Amino acid sequence: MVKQGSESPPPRNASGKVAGLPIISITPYLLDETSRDDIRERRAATSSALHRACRDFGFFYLDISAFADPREPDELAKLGRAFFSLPQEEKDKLGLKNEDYARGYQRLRENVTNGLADNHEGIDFYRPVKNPDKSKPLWGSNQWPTVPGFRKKYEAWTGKMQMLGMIVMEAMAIGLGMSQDEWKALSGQVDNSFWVMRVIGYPPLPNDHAGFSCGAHKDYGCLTFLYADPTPNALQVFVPKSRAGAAADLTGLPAEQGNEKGIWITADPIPGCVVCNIGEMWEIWSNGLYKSTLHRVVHRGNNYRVSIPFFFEPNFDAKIAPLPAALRIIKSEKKEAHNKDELKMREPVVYGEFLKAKVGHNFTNGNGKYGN
Ligand SMILES: O=C(O)CCC(=O)C(=O)O
Ligand SMILES: [Fe+2]
Repeated sequence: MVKQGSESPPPRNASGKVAGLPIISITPYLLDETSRDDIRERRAATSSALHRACRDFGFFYLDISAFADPREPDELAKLGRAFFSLPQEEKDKLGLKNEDYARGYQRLRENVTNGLADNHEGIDFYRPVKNPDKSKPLWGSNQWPTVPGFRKKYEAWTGKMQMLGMIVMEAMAIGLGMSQDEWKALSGQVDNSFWVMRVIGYPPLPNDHAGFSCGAHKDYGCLTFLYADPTPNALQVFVPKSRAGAAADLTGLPAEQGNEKGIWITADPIPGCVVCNIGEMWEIWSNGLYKSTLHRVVHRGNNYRVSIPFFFEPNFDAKIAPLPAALRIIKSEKKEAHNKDELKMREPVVYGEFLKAKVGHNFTNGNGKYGN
């Protein structure tokens, strides 16, 4: 079921199905505060929809059609495709080992998730640092392809996505009931975001491949804004049975055989929207109220799929700890509870330290890029 204004037909994804995840428009936060009489109500509606979606799914579509011209990410996908279609030795010139083992190109199946090779290739860029030093983890320089226009267009996108990150964070702060002072403190943890941008290329997944196009994982950080080309049936989001309820169209989807019973729902692209999900830092800030959700990619179509996730992350040195606003909600909902465990505080982390530990596993035989 789609939470939309009743006047418009429900948006459809690339397979023509009505989308299963909520669709939330960020437009009210882009308009000038004095532009309309109902701006406060519209902003409040966006914020409460974000709050609901982060509690129920940890995933939603963010309608950014008033913020970015869809031709812009289309162009990025084209440039990404041009890079991936270069001869292997050209791409290998941007290999991770040239730099800090985080910034650069990764060959097909170089990434591992949960011990299995991912059937994709990719190139990662991080926030540029002052005084790069490639002998320090994450402190090297980005390696830009020489495909004409690539760097300029992608740098413009990183600027835009950082702005979007701050706007969505403010809307979420309001959804959590934060005071102005509380929002100010939180914004100081993300205003120098140590962002990551990936460009990923997915050839079709062979039937006999022991692994996925991208194995099941949670994102590390704060907010992911995913643009993907129109390929249907690739990205899947895990919804535990208990939460799937009546909120999603689950017909015909396979049951997941895991510890937690649930289903994988397909999150096909919707024009004008990015798929947005929250990472593990939001789980700590919200003390578990918001869910960072497992997702994976299974691309069995015939085409070469390109996706471009932008990870809006906290500042490198931000200390992430449960937010008083989230604790207020948890306490007010649990005031009848006698079980103090339900109020157990999440351990704080320094984002940069947490990230280093994650990236350290990426390309070894350990847990891999998205492992724990
Ligand atoms: O390609 C996709 O659709 C998702 C990629 C993803 O989840 C990631 O890179 O973290
Ligand atoms: Fe992800």
